[in-house]
Amino acid sequence: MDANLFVINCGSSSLKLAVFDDQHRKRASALAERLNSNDAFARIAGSEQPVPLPSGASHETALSTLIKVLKDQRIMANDPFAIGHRVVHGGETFREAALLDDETIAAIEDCASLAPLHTPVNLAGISAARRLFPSVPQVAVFDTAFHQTLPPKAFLYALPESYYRDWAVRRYGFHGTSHYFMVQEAARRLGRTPVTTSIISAHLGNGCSITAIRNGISVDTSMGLTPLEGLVMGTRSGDVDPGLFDFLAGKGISAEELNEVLNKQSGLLGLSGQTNDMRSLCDLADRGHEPSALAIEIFCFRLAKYVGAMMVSLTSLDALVFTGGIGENSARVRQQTVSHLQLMGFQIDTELNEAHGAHNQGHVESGGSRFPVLVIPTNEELVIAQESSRLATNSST
Ligand SMILES: Nc1ncnc2c1ncn2[C@@H]1O[C@H](COP(=O)(O)OP(=O)(O)O)[C@@H](O)[C@H]1O
Ligand SMILES: CC(=O)OP(=O)(O)O
Ligand SMILES: [Mg+2]
Repeated sequence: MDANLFVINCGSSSLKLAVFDDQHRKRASALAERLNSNDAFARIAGSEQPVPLPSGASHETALSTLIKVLKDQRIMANDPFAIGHRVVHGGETFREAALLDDETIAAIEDCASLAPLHTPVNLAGISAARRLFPSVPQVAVFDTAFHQTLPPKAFLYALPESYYRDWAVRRYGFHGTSHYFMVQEAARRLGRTPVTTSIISAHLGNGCSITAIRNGISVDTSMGLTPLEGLVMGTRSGDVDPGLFDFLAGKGISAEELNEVLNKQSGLLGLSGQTNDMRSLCDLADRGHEPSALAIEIFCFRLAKYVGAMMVSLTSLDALVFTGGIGENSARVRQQTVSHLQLMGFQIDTELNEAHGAHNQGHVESGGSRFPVLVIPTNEELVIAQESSRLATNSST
């Protein structure tokens, strides 16, 4: 089989690989999950057999292992004509996707401190792929690019204005590739065009963010300077009172330690004391583990508050959309979240929700709901493939 284009999506705890043909049809995909933990595992889509990974496997180990399996199985017989990488933070340097060379890589490294969980794994994926395929053009597609349309009232913090002027301290927003795909796909399902479609898009993976999209354009989003602001996430706190820094400094906790705690030991993991994985958390809650049930409750309550906040930027709403590993798979999270939104007129149909909208084009709202509620599987890889193909083709002409 011709392997035309190869996409690498390094998330904070997962690595997704996809092989596309020149018509942007996905030919194969592979997934590694729970990376850097004791139960790291990988599999090729459509195969029952897991791909063995060593305990604690890193993104780099997962990538080279999966490429070897894809080559051995001749799923990737030929070198791809382009490789697209998801890169989380492009700062203000990258307003759109970019071809990777030493200069762009150095510029991405400059943004690394703003996305400490992500940029190092993104760069690890890039250097491993450049080593494996030195003559193939490689492209970075940024999570931040779609949010470059945020108006100043949404992207500026109420800080001294010199912070923005001198240091580009502002809200950037993330998961832009996924939110962009949501509005394309929601428009298609609703029989509309993206430029006339307004949605609230909730991307709930290990990292979680919500975006208000007005007529196809991002106008507000929950993540900020870094992917730490906003919703409760797997290991990230989301919003906290900035007064916490001074309070904890008084207790001897340094800024560096607190940053580590807020990014890696908080969120669902911190609240439950058990796990950052929503699937495991739901199992624990079902077995009567109260801190896990409370963690899910706090997650859904914060999310519902943000749905309300996103309404402020819209003049009409065509759908509330759930996506990401949790948004696509957890009926419980969707139900608990929407239960807080009754005053705004959102209502969910229990049966459709349990079926994840599978038999209803993703619709899970009930007949009496003021707005559609959709479950749409995200496809960041497809958007990355389209962008990479465009840039690689332009570079060779
Ligand atoms: N069936 C399920 N029920 C509840 N949560 C699920 C289910 N399947 C996956 N998830 C959750 O999705 C999250 C991972 O989402 P994903 O989008 O793959 O992560 P990443 O941000 O690392 O790409 C985890 O919390 C996982 O438990
Ligand atoms: C930006 C971000 O949080 O990404 P992920 O969901 O992959 O962790
Ligand atoms: Mg993700």
